[in-house]
Amino acid sequence: MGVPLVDLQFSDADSELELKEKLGRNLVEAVSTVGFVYVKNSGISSESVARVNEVTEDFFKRPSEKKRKYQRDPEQNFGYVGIEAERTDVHKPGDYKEAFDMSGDVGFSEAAHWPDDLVPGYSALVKDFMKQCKRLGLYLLELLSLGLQLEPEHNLLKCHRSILSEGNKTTLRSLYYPPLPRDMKLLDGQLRCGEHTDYGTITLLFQDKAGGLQVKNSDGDYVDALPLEDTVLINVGDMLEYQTCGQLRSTMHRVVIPISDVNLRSLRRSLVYFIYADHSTIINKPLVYKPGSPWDKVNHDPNAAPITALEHVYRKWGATY
Ligand SMILES: O=C(O)CCC(=O)C(=O)O
Ligand SMILES: [Fe+2]
Repeated sequence: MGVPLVDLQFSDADSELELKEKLGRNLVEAVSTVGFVYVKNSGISSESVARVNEVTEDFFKRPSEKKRKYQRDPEQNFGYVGIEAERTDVHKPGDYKEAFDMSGDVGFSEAAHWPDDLVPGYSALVKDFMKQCKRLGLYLLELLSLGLQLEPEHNLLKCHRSILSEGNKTTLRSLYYPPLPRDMKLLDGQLRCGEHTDYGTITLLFQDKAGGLQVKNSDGDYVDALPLEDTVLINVGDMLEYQTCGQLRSTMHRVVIPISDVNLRSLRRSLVYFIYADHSTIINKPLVYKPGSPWDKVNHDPNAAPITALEHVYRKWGATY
C-alpha cells in the first residue's frame, strides 16, 4: 500500500463544521494505514518553501569553521549539526547530512543565536515560515481531533497551546544532504538519514525533488515516498502513537543514498517541522473520546509510569546525538 493523499480544499459539505469533520475522518483514515499522508492545498506555497531553502542553503554552503560557531546547543535544541553528528538509527553510523535545528521556544526568544550576520535576513524569513507551519499544524490537529471524535474540551489543541513559545519544543529543522564526493567511501550501513520514528505528535515534511525518503509499510517493507509537487507530507509521531494507545502508528522511515552515479553527486534538501505536545503533557495517557467513537478502544495500563512530552524528546535527543 502506498502513501494516501488528502486534499484540504475538498468542499462537499453544508457547513464549516461538517467540512472539518469530513476532512478529519479522511485524515485519520489516511494516517491509520501507513502513518503518512500527502496533504494538498495546505496553504503553504512552494515559493515559500523555496525561499526558506534558499536562505538556509546559503548557510550550509559556508565554510565549516563559520558554521561551527552556531553549533547545536543540546539543551535548547537550537543550532547547526554537522555531517555524521547525529545517528537517527542508534545502531548505525552517523547520518550523512547537515542540519540546522530551530526549536521555536528559543527561536522566538532573546536567547536565539540566529546566523543573521552570516546570512542576512535568515531569521525573519525562517520565523515567518515557522508561523505558517504552526497555523497549518494547529489546523491539522483540529481536524485529527474531529476525525478521532475526541471530546471537544480534550481535543489535541489543548495540549499544544505553547507552540513557538516557552513550554513547548516544536522545532523546524532545515536539512541539507550534500552531494557525495567522488572519492568518498560510505561506512557500512550509513544512510542520509537512518531508520527512525519521529518523536512528536505529527511532523510536516517538505521535501525537494531529489527523492530518497522511504516509509515502512504494514508488511514491514520499505516503500518510496516520492516527492509530490505542491503537497506537504504529514506523519504520525511517537506522542500521537502513545496517546492513541498504538491505534495510530509512528511509522519507521529513512532517507537512503541514491544508487545512480548522477544522483550520488546531487544534493537533497528538506524542511521538517516537528510538532511536540506542551512540556507537561502526559503522553502515555489515553485521549478522551466522545461516547461511540470507533477509536475509543483503549488498551492502557493505568499503572504505567507517566512520561511527559519533554522527557520523551530529551531522552530521544540524548540517545541520537
Ligand atoms: O529529509 C527527509 O525527507 C526526512 C528527514 C526525517 O525523517 C527527519 O529529520 O526526521
Ligand atoms: Fe523523520
